[in-house]
Amino acid sequence: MLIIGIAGGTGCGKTTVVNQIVNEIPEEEVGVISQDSYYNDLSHLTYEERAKINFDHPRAIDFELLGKHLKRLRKGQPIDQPVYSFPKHNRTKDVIKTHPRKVMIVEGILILTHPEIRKMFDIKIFVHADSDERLIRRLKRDIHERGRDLEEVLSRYQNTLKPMHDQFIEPTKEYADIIIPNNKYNTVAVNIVRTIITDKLN
Ligand SMILES: Nc1ncnc2c1ncn2[C@@H]1O[C@H](COP(=O)(O)OP(=O)(O)O)[C@@H](O)[C@H]1O
Ligand SMILES: Nc1ccn([C@@H]2O[C@H](COP(=O)(O)O)[C@@H](O)[C@H]2O)c(=O)n1
Repeated sequence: MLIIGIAGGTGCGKTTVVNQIVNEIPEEEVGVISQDSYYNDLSHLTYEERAKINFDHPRAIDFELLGKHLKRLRKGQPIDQPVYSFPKHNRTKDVIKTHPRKVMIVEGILILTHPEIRKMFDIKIFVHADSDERLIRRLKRDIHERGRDLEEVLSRYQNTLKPMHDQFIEPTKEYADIIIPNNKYNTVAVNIVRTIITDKLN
């Protein structure tokens, strides 16, 4: 199994890049795991308490469960990937049965911050977009798709997102084998990564 880690700040386009890569590969060959599925279970907190959590700090992620799941997949065993609800700021009760594939892609802002998880990736990719571009994308996406408003996105950006990005996420660029510039759609880079994957599959 080839495990590819794709990191980068919020709004840089990780999910979009992953979709562009996997859309042209047969479903049974490649699987995707999102770090968002591994936000800590916060069911013991009220909605108001959950809304105040710093979701951009490595502490917000259940890396232990993510590590266990990656080990199971490597052994050829399926996992129950949790499903996350952004509007609720919590995991739902649903899971997605995820079967091992020849290629597994793990994507998320913080996946390269954790040394043990980092070691599990055969290829590490960092998607880069400038912070103003990322903020614009995040605003539009979170208002349209994640049940947020302008005030919520901007205050989270100033209070936690930007400082955490500078402290934890941007420095992980140094671990990347490949950096994808993504201020504009980058089909050349996407094709290169897809070629690496199809080589592995053949
Ligand atoms: N290269 C790009 N140019 C313009 N918009 C983009 C680009 N890549 C992604 N987007 C848009 O930006 C938003 C955030 O992208 P997404 O892939 O969800 O980022 P991430 O997973 O890194 O947070 C989405 O609405 C997406 O359609
Ligand atoms: N309840 C939550 C949990 C996380 N976030 C934000 O999501 C961002 C990471 O996801 P991307 O798809 O953008 O990579 C991260 O920056 C968190 O601030 C949230 O808003 N609410």
